[in-house]
Amino acid sequence: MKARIVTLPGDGVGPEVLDAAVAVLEAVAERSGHSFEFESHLIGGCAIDATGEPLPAATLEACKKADAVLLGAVGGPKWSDPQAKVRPEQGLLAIRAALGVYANLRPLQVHPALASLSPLKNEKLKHVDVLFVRELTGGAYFGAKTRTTDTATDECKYTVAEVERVTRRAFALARERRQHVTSVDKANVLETSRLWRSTVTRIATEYPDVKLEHQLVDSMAMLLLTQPARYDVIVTENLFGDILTDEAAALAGSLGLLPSASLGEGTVGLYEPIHGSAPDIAGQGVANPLGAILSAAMLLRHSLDLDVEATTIEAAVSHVLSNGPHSRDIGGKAGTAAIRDAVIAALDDVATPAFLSGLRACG
Ligand SMILES: NC(=O)C1=CN([C@@H]2O[C@H](COP(=O)(O)OP(=O)(O)OC[C@H]3O[C@@H](n4cnc5c(N)ncnc54)[C@H](O)[C@@H]3O)[C@@H](O)[C@H]2O)C=CC1
Ligand SMILES: CC(C)CC(=O)C(=O)O
Ligand SMILES: [Mg+2]
Repeated sequence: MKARIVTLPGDGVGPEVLDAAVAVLEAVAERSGHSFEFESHLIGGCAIDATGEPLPAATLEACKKADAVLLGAVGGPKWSDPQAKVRPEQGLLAIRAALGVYANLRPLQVHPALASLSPLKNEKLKHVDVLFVRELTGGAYFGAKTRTTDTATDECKYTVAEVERVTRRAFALARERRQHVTSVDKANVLETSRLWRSTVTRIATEYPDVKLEHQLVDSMAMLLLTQPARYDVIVTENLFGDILTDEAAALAGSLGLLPSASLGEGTVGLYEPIHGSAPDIAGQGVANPLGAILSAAMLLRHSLDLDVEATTIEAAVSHVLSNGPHSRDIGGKAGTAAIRDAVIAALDDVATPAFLSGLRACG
């Protein structure tokens, strides 16, 4: 298979973790006989510095033509002046909107080797396997903003159609898992949440084999840490999903471990680790690249239909977590490049005949 992948390294640790993810994809291509062509473009703060725009037209055009897009992270103190007219994060929001990727899939599992890092240290951790489906192109991040000297507003708006499509995506995914959806809202206070809840309840009737429960977001934040194994698919709006998934990362052991896939309907998929540009560790070569590498695995699965190759990367990551080396955020001493190299070496340890069959066919 030949595929064109646009990479958007962005700012801070973005380029560091993305280099590692690209190296792993190149190693997969070498071993499985596929051909991945990479084209790097600007987004975020580095794009503002170079062009004045957080999402230059050339970047958007390249993304639209690609088979998939792999992104690092954007933002940082250099571009965080409260008076700034353009911000790196606007580039990220704009690419998500332009690609129409309304469903952000953020899987959470807890690797047994990292269980001691989790705030929840008991048997229940073994069974944690949650898929967050975060609505990604609506809500407060995209509403109108106003600002006077002493007042500011952020409009939070959802349409029924926006809630319907992400709900259907969540239920379809739950059907392939443990047939359970938890919809998270704040319907006791917010009108958008009341629309969310009634829409989810109606769409659920299309999936009688999937059980639906509703949970208010504040208590959900507590239950996630006390009973995470109870949950299968959690569907929620943009802001709540952003916050709950960073919280969920604490169960896994580090924000640097979690990947994501942002998907629309027949549009180009966008893949990125859930963390930000981590300015506190940027430039030191110590960022954990596993979230980015696992995002590359999701790219292979969801955009290129290469499930065997995706599973092989995931197995290689699991092998590294079991055997080391570990990066600093999870209690080790290894830098980004050492983790990258260990994952690439582990590809050979976990490779199956199915994975290598592409190579045999070509060779
Ligand atoms: N998708 C994106 O591009 C996102 C960008 N941001 C931006 O990133 C900047 C920093 O935001 P923060 O709130 O500090 O969140 P952050 O996710 O960048 O960092 C939070 C903490 O997690 C650590 N961390 C994050 N990724 C890591 C990795 N791969 N390996 C090891 N440790 C890691 C950081 O060192 C920091 O201590 C801001 O400008 C923010 O707007 C934030 C979230 C998402
Ligand atoms: C930087 C923001 C636009 C969003 C964010 O934190 C995220 O998508 O995880
Ligand atoms: Mg976030």
